[in-house]
Amino acid sequence: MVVKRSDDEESLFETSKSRGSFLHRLFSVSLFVAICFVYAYRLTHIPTGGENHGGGEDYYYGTWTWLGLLAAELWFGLYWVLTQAVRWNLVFRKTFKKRLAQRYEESKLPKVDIFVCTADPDIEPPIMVINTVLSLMAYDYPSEKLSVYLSDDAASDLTFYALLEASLFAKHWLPFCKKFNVQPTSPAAYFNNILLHHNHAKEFANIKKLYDEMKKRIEDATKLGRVASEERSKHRGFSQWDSYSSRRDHDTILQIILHKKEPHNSKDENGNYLPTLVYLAREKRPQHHHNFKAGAMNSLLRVSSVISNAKIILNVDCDMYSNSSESVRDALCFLMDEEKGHEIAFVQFPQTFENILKHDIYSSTLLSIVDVEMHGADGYGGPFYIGTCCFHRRDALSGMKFSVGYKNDLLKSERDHSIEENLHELEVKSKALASCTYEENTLWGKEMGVRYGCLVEDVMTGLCIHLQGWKSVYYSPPRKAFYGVAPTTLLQALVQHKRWAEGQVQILLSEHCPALYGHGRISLGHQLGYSYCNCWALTSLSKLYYSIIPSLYLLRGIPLFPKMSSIWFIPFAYVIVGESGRSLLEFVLFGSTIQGWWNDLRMVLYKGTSSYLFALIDSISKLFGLPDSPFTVTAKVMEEDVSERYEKQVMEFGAASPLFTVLATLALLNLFCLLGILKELALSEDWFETYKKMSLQILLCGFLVLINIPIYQGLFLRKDKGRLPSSIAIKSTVLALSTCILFNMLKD
Ligand SMILES: O=c1ccn([C@@H]2O[C@H](COP(=O)(O)OP(=O)(O)O[C@H]3O[C@H](CO)[C@@H](O)[C@H](O)[C@H]3O)[C@@H](O)[C@H]2O)c(=O)[nH]1
Ligand SMILES: [Mn+2]
Repeated sequence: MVVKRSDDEESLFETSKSRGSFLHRLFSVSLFVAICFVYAYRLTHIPTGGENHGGGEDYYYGTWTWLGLLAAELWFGLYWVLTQAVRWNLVFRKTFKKRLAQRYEESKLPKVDIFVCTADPDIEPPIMVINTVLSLMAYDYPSEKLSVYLSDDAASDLTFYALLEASLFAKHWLPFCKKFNVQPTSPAAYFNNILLHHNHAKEFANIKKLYDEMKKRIEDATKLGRVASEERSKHRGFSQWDSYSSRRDHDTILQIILHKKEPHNSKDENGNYLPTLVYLAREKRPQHHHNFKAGAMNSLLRVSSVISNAKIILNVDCDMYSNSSESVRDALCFLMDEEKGHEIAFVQFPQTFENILKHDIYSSTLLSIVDVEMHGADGYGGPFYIGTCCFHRRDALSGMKFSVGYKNDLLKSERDHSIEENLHELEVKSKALASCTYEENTLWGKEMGVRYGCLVEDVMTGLCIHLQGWKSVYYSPPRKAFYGVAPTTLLQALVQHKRWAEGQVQILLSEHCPALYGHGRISLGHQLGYSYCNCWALTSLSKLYYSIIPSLYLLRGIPLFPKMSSIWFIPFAYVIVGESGRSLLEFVLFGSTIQGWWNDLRMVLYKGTSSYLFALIDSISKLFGLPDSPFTVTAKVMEEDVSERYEKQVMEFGAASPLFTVLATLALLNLFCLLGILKELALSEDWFETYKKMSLQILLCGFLVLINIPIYQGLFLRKDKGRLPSSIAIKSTVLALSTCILFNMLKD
């Protein structure tokens, strides 16, 4: 489906366009025409008290309802145009790592600093974190050019302990990976997939034993909630916890665990240097806002500039282990390309998840974004930065503007800042850079580093980089580059989407709003692409309107859509069938299933009517001075019974969240309305006439009932802990029933 655009013998990468684009564009245009007919119908049929609308009182309600529908449809249409804009010009990339190897000696390759962020040992278990760290340390890349930094926003000695253990295990693991070309290089993932390796059974058994022992020590400590004093006495680093009072109140804790300057300690079992390894918990004080992950990233930027100062930075979340040891070289193919490399600020890899089941019940794959829209953004100047799985050019991330004369100096070896100092001096010097007060009266978080004040600090930062003239690249390699952990309960998924949508509104309202201020700085397509994400939360109102009003009007027998026999029926039908068909095709083409598509539809509805609604409410209350929403970290572990239900692809509710109250109320309301109209049809003499008059409305209501089946089950049929709590069942039944009754009473 992909057609080549340019094949330059010299280039380190190649870009091609999607071949299906002509058909897709044709289809988009036809759908757009149909949408215009829908508007025409709304405008020419505004109820004036005629036959269909009963006259009198209903006339008044009818007009407003009608205009409400028009408004919802106008908004849907506009938003749809944005979704098509990001599908207009898909671009795919390919790298030539052989050419890279032919052109540059290993010793010439640039250094790479790797930032891993963690924030809570309870929901981001240390053993998972160090598996990520080990996977990154084992990249197929000269070890002495790699430095891995772990930022721990919980300042947990458990995580620190796990990292110490990992540094010892690395001495065996890295040589093992190199010798046997191990993939993936995360030990947990590797041992999970391979039971016994016959070619090197003995070595395999040895290394697995070492890993299992380490794992047990770490998990025992984690269960216990503290590190045994015997272990503490083995490393001077633990003394830094002496002054620690709480997660939110402690000194900077910084430990260079592996470094060339301590040669006896920093080599693997074969005597080769290991990557530099650093633990950092930046200083935190209650009176200083820590800016969540963005704050952590900026501390890492400064600390690393003193210790290793690589010009390329890879940033990953603590759950995203490396699944392909070639990613660094892939990224270099873009960043070092002689012709275009100098304008590329970052290379974004897709965020993919390991724990996704066949039908992806919470639609965590984010298929449309990952497989389509990011390629679309790439076609306009570059993908958004999504916070993880991303290789940055330090210059750009630090705030430098792009200029035509910018020199790609990745080959020039960096001055080694750390030459003079011994390790201890280096630690002291870098510690000062991670203090709370360091950023006071500086441009950090405003024009330098990751930007503050936004719940999607990553997208905001990427946007600023684009606005400063840089490009970015989206690279989706055949072997997935990273694997992480996706939310495994509905509530987690909805809360995550609320955070994202709210962050996007912050961008919309900020001084960087792409729609308002992007003109002349980024391409029109890029403006539209960013605006599409910025508007997520705003889609909630029209989705709510559409899932309430038409169903309620069914109860009163008032049609809001054209009859089946009318010519106006056609554009409505075309929009519905066309758009569903398009999205179904997209899902199936990119490897999902029909049920996966259906689950995605459900999530689109649930996100739209709950997460986005709350995101909107919170964004508005912030305008009135209410406090900012926090960055709620997504859990990466689950209890056993939750995990069992997840494996069975049963939707997990469990909690009594207001998000669920909204969803359950909507689901019941539609159920009552559907039952109401079915009763009406059964009693009516000419049921088919009634049906034809209101077929679209009945279909819409029926669709909403069908898609909500998991909610009815959760409310009334299930007995397990993951069902909807009875408090929600009561609240939503009362709300839905009284709405129906009140609405019906208005008739008389
Ligand atoms: O105060 C904090 C909060 C979070 N994190 C880390 O940030 C990462 C992402 O947090 P997670 O809860 O997993 O959020 P997600 O919603 O999965 O994150 C996505 O969305 C975020 C906001 O857009 C981006 O920052 C992430 O990189 C991206 O994976 C994790 O490694 C956390 O440990 C911190 O370091 N400090
Ligand atoms: Mn995450």
